Amino acid sequence: MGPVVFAFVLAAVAWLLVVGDLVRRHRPTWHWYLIGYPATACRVVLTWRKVTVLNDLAVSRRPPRGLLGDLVVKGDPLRPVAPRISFPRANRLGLTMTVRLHAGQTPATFMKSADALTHAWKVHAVRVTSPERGLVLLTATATDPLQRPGLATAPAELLSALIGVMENGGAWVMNLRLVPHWLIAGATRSGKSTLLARLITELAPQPVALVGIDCKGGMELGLFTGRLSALATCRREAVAVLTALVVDMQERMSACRSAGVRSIWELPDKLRPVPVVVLVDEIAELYLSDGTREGKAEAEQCSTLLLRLAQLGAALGMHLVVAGQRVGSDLGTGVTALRAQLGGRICHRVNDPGTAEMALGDLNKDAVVVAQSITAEERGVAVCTGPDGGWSRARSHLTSTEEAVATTARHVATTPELPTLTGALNAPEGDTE
Ligand SMILES: Nc1ncnc2c1ncn2[C@@H]1O[C@H](COP(=O)(O)OP(=O)(O)OP(=O)(O)O)[C@@H](O)[C@H]1O
Repeated sequence: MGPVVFAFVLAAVAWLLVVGDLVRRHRPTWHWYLIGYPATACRVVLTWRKVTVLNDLAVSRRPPRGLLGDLVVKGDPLRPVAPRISFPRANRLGLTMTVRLHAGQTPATFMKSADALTHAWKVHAVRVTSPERGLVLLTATATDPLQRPGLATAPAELLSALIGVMENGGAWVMNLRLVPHWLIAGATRSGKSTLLARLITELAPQPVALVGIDCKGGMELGLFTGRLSALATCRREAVAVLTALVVDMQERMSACRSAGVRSIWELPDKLRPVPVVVLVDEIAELYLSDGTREGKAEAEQCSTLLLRLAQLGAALGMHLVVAGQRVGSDLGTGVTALRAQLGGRICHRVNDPGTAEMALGDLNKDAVVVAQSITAEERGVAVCTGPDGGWSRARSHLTSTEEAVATTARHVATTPELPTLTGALNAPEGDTE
């Protein structure tokens, strides 16, 4: 009888393992709710006290003292008391817990310990936020949701583009009305051009003028020429286009002044000029000088013109989206000044810590560390900032070149003409000075 029972138990275990594996592969959400969540929740509850003590998240209770005649009688030795944590609540991607802070504690200490919590609970990542004074929300994601990102949806809005999916499963949206200018950093083959193609695909159907500056000879943005109101493929052309845009910006300024309004969005529909999005692929090409006098002068002109557009453009419907492999201060002081104006940041995998620091360091140090941990296999994965000042890992939808070209081709007829740009690229050399 014994061997039969043993064989039966073995068969049952093997069957459970096979079924468990099948469920994990084909129904990861069910697997998470049935097996992953109970195991992780137990781990959280059982390790909480130890983790808090080891990471200085617990406070020590004063031992009770008493007087016995003239003698002070000490009680028990110092006892660390862990902050109270709620029972882990499951969601589709992981679990959340609320922690009630002890008096004197701040969320910053918990943020520093996020890595230790990740390892202790064997999850992909733990994010620490503070939704309310005195409370900390720990959000643990079980596996990397960006490995197999689903499709997100977002309402269609003018100057808003659905780029991809964020780590929490929400839509990754670049809304230029909320954040007017963006910096996209990333090493070669990290996903910058794919992201720009996605942005162009999303903006192409909208009544928006797209202007391209691609000093890599127009290799990337040249694919969308039909839908671009202008395309500069070298620095001389970039100076011409940027100069024309600054002239257009000044005209918009005087239109607003005459109408007594502070932005083009307050102008009546009939008078409102079309919004312009300037896309720059490889910013370094505009700033690096070949040492010649003309080269230096052009680089300085580009720097000044871009800065003017960034400083004054937001209210006048002029938006900048600037991409580059390196955005270090070695490109000149103009880059640092420009960066300060580019409120939206997207940082893909980078080759040097300086670029991650430049892209995200002035906003959030934790985001810099996360951006540096993006691997070469994680193409299209980036750390992006949100309109609320927070940040998240995200992945762009993979938009193939054919798809992007086909979409833009469908909207060529709606490409707005910008009067100041017409002829700017054909003007004889020297007219832009
Ligand atoms: N979101 C994504 N998901 C999956 N693969 C992606 C994604 N984004 C980009 N890739 C892949 O990564 C590769 C490089 O992408 P891309 O050309 O956009 O990089 P890049 O940063 O612009 O490089 P370079 O600076 O050399 O132009 C492409 O083959 C593309 O298919």
